[in-house]
Amino acid sequence: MIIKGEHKRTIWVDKNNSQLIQTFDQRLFPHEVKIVDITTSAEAGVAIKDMIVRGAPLIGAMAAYGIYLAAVEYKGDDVLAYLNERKDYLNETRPTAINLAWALNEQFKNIDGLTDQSEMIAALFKGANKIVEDDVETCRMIGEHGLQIIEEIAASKPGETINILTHCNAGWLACIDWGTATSPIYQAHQKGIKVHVWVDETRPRSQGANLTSFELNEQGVPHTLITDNTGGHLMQHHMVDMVIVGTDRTTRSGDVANKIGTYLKALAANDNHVPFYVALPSSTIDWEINDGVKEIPIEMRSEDEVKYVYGKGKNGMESVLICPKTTPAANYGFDVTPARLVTGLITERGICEASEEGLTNQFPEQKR
Ligand SMILES: CSC[C@H]1O[C@H](OP(=O)(O)O)[C@H](O)[C@@H]1O
Repeated sequence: MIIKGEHKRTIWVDKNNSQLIQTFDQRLFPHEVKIVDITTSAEAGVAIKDMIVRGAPLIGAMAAYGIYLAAVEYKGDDVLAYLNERKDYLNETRPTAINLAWALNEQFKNIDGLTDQSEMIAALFKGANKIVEDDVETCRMIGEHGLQIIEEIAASKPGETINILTHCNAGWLACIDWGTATSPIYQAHQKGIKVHVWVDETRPRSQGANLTSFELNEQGVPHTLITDNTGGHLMQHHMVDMVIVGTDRTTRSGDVANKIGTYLKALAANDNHVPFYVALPSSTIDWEINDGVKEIPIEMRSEDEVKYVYGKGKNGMESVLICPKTTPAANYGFDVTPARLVTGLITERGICEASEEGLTNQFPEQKR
């Protein structure tokens, strides 16, 4: 299904049935490509909560289709009440990525003032499709802007390989196409710039090992899988030219919530004077908050994700216990990197300082 060198979309509407949304079960990558049918708001919610789909932009797109399916499935006389209940349900599936709430708010704007259910269905379907198509172009633009940084580094070391470290998966599998952190990498690679990616495995769900290395392998981008604790050593030995990561929620002051472990990478990058960039669509900016450490909700997931390693064994996909069964585990899904550790933010509008001034100069409509 995923053809080497060609981007496929992570979510799509069945060609013959506009009420059938399809996506990949990302829990099975890189071992199996399984298409999952989503036909109800509950199935959309489960897909987000169980991480069949994950990644802030893709979570938002799934929620947008989820509320559309809610309008389709409802058989009663108060569809707006039902949609509000479904909005709360979908919002509660995962707390950190702001794209979930953003997409649902966009969808409710699309039905503002409508009373007829069929009109709501049409507006929500159109709105979900727009979120998907906009994300593709947004991520492509992020790549164009981020490419400039890679080109500048390439110019400073002519003929040499540019070594880029990334954490988790902020690739096209976290979005619709291109990805955020990977988009500049793909565009540099396609332009013939010699890039190599250090891929953090990203425990406990191993999105780096399972997804980023799968993507880069598919696209023929040179890469090396490393443990989450290796990056600092590589930076000390001048083996990393830049770090680029995605984000699930960035505050108006430039604090960045991203997969657990990102903050530690930023500290190591800062200590070794390695540029640390965050690539994000504006849909991931929470303009309502300033202090990320205090205000961004950090998802706590099952302790079993820490206690077990999930992968392909002799009998197919299986979980293997790596500690005493009675050992408790803490599974913080994200951490927050303070803006002071971020070299720059790469959005669809360009590269800016990780600060309120930097962001509101790029998005003047958000100035207070
Ligand atoms: C472009 S958003 C990618 C972002 O989402 C990932 O989290 P999860 O896989 O748990 O949804 C991770 O934080 C990535 O950086």
